[in-house]
Order: sequence, then C-alpha cells, then structure tokens
Amino acid sequence: MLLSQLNRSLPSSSVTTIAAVSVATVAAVWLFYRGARHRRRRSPPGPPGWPLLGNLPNLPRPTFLAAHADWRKRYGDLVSYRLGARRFVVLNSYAAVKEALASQEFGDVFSGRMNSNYINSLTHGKGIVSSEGELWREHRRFALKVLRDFGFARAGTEDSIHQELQDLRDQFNTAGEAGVDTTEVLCRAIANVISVMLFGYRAGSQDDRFEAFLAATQENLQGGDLARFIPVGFPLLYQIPGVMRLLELLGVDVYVVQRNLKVTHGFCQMQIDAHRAQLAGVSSPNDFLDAFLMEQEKLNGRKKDHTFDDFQLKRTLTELFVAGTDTTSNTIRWALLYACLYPECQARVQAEIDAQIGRNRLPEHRDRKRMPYTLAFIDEVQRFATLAPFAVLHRCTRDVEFMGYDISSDDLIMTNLYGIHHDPELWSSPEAFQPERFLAVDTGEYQPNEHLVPFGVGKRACLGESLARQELFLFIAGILQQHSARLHPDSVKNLEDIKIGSDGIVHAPGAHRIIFSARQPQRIADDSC
Ligand code: HEM
Repeated sequence: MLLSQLNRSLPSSSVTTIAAVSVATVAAVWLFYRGARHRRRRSPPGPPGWPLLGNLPNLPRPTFLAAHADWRKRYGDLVSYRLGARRFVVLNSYAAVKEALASQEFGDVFSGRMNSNYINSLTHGKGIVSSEGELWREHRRFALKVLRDFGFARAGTEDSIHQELQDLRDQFNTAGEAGVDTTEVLCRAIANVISVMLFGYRAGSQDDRFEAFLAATQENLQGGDLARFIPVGFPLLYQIPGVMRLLELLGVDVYVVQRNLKVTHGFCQMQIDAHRAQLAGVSSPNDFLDAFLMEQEKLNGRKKDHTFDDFQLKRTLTELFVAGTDTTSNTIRWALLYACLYPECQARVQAEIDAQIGRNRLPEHRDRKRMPYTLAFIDEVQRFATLAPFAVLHRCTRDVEFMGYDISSDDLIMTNLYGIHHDPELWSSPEAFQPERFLAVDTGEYQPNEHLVPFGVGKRACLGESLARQELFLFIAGILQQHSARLHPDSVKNLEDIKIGSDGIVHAPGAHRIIFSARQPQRIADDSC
C-alpha cells in the first residue's frame, strides 16, 4: 500500500534510486556482518582492505602477479584478502599447497569451485571445471577415459599434431623477414587439435562460426579487469536496479561472460545436432561428442535422471576447448620467445633434435625419452613463465582450521603456482632461465622436479596434462627442427613488456613477432675423414 502510494507520487527515477539505496544498505549491513564474523576468527594475515570494496583498490599493483608477490613476501605461506563480499585465501608455499590440495585430511575440503549466483545462473554448476561433488567426479572420470582412448594413446592425435605442424612451417616460410605474431597461428593450430578430438572437426580459414566460437572462448579467459571481479566479489550489484546500466555507461563490459557463453553454447549445440543426426550409423565413437551421445543413449534406456544431458555436454565441450587451447598455445609461445632470448639453449635443443631425430622425419612422442635437454628446456619454460599463475580458483567447502588459521566455507582458494616456481628456497637462482636444473649433474639424464607443478596439485589437477605434454614436445621440437627463431627488431624495443606478459588467468607473453629462418641443411658426418 505504502509502496504503491510512493510509486504513484514519485517519478520512476526516484523509485529506482530509493530501491537502489535500500538494497545497497542491506548489502552494506550484510558485508559488515560477514566481515565482523571473519574478524572474530583467526584469519590468515593479509593487507588491510577498504570498507565494501575490500582490497580491490590494491589490485593490480602494478600487476596482479606483482601484488601477490609483495603480499607473499610480507605475510608468508598463507595470505587472505577480500574483494567485496568474498574472502580469498592464497596458498603461497609448496608445503601449504600439498597439505591443502593433496592430503587425506584437506584434499576434499578444498576441492570445491567458485559458486557465485550469477555464474551459476549461466552454467547451472555443470561441466567439469566448474562443477562439484558427484557430478564432477562422474564426468571427470568419463572425460579422462574418453580422452585417453582418443587422444593420448592414439596415433590419431599425433597425426593431427603433425598436420598442424606442417601448416605452421609453411606459414613461417611464407612470412620470411617480416616475422610472425605467434599468438594467432599457434592458437589456431592448438584449437584445431582439440577441436578434432572433441568434434572431429578441423576448421578451415573461412569458417565464421568457428572463428566466433574461438574468439568468445578467448575473451572469457583473458583479463583480470573489473568486469570479471563483479560476479565473484560483488554479485549483489546485479540485483540493484540501474547499477549494471551505470557501469556499462562507464565502459565496463558487465555482460561479457554471459554474451560469450551464448556464442560458445550455440556452436556446441550446432555440433551436437549434426552428430546426433549421424549417430545411428556410428558403431564406435569418432570423437568425444560421439562418445558422450552414445553414453547418453545407453543411459536413456536405463535410468530416468542421469546426468548425461545436452547442457552438461555443452558445458564440458566448452570447458575442454577453453582449458586446452590458450594454455598450450601460450606455453609454446613462451618456449619460442625464450628460444630467441637464450640462443645457446635453442642451439642445444636443435643439436639434440639433429642427433636423435634428424631432419627427415617429424618428431614423435616416443622420441621424448632420448631427449633429456629438450624435456629440461620445456620444464624450465613451464617453471619460468608459469602459464596459470594461480591455477583455477578453488572453494573451501566447509569451515575448517588449516595451518592454525580458520578458513570459512565459501572462501576462495588461490594456488600461487608462480610463487612456488620462483621460490628461492626451492630453486637456486629462480630468476635465471636454466634448463640444466632439470638434468642430473653427473649423468646429464632428465631429472623431473616435484616442485614443478604447472598443471596444479591434487584431485583437481589438470585433466589434459598428458595431451598438453604431448603437444608441447611435438610442436616445440617440430618447429625448432626446421627453423631457427629470433626476435623481430621491432619487438626487441618492447622486450620488458613482452616478458612481463598478460595479467589474467592465463599468463601469456606480450605481443611480439618472431622471424623464423629455415635452418641450413644438416651436415652428414663424413666417415672417410
Ligand atoms: C600447458 C597446458 C596446460 C596447462 C599449463 C594447464 C594447467 C591447468 C591448471 C593449473 C589447472 C587447475 C588445477 C586446479 O584447479 O588446481 C587445470 C585444470 C584443468 N585443465 Fe589444464 N592445463 C593445460 C592444458 C590442458 C588441456 C590440453 C586440457 C584439455 C584437454 C586441459 C583441461 C583441464 C581441465 C578440464 C581442468 C579442470 C579439472 C577439474 O576441475 O577437475 N588442460 N589445468
């Protein structure tokens, strides 16, 4: 009654303002209450924050990575800070990460995923990366099995990688002294490998729907900008009338995730429809999508409420594609960049390729075991660059005491992989690029180091590690087999920015061009000498 009177007597903009102020007040009280609850408990140390905003103004200083490195130095193994309503707990040391993610006691507690209402409204908690509990376990198991059948164990993936490698080499030859911006060509090559595994489909150059799909997945993965913090730290803002509009007017792309998911799900649905139409004639699956649809059909006949529905399929396809593309392609970009910056390392990799493979056939997975220096070089690239500096956010699933501090249910857990990979207590001269650290001093054999964890730790560790390792080896060895890489003179001018790289979920090198020169023919040892 009172409200309807108010409604009639006030212009609609005033009603909106009153509503906005009321919701903001409730939000403020709620945030204060939550903050007070945490203050009463023993919270891991961290930087002091601002009312309502938390530590948002402290990030990035000057980059997200630099701010975390500073906090690690100041506060130690376990750091907490706040973005709006959400508390983040950063695991900074290898010991803390192992204990939290891989121990009997805590492994399950810290294996949840972010549960923002806004994000859930878009993903319905489905897929693998963003799902939890029994759904996650069932589909992670299924995906691992199918990818193992199709990918890692099958020669088909090697053929698919070889095809992309040949294409890349042709592009490098054509580019000549103009050099190549490796971002796009490598992303496309890796996207094709995963697309063949998922959809049985290799994109041509004129495929607009695939282009849009690729662009949407990439945009959703990039950036640590404000638009991406809102669903995590300030989900209530979506419910305050006018706020999103205001942010849009201020140039914040608040619906970026939503818009891109519409594109990726649309592409996946198109692929699902096409596969389903052909399924009757398929006796054994040709790709991941076939395998999922066949499982779905099997369960349709047996169970009423199974989880192999189309939305779960769309989420899984999108997530596997996203997780498998930019990660691998940007690791290869770092490898080629470091090959330019450390020519003596490049020369050693090439010498090993010449000795173990020669130039007349493409590298194969089985060559790995005879190539310790190349493996050491790849490990050092993964350590030095750390592609996913904070892995993927985990969520604490219940109140728990950990390392003497209280961690609350719904706190978001960050794994500081970058910090671990640059920890002077674990690595000698961590800021030096030294592949030799992965070789045994006396024998020169490849010696993996347990503190190198680019694929994460514990139950949530990367599901595509085997595929990624296969791709890294074949692409890096295959490129350096035929070409020598050097940085384009224009890029040398921006070297510092290139090395700092991007500041998002994925740590990619800054834009640069590389000149790929065809290597001189290999000299055959002359027995008569
Ligand atoms: C060099 C390449 C790659 C790197 C550095 C990498 C790294 C990671 C990291 C750090 C995580 C998070 C672990 C955690 O939450 O604690 C992760 C998760 C994941 N990765 Fe990768 N990854 C790579 C390639 C791939 C590929 C090729 C695929 C797909 C075939 C893939 C699929 C996934 C999936 C599905 C998850 C989520 C697992 C889960 O939540 O259970 N990744 N990856």
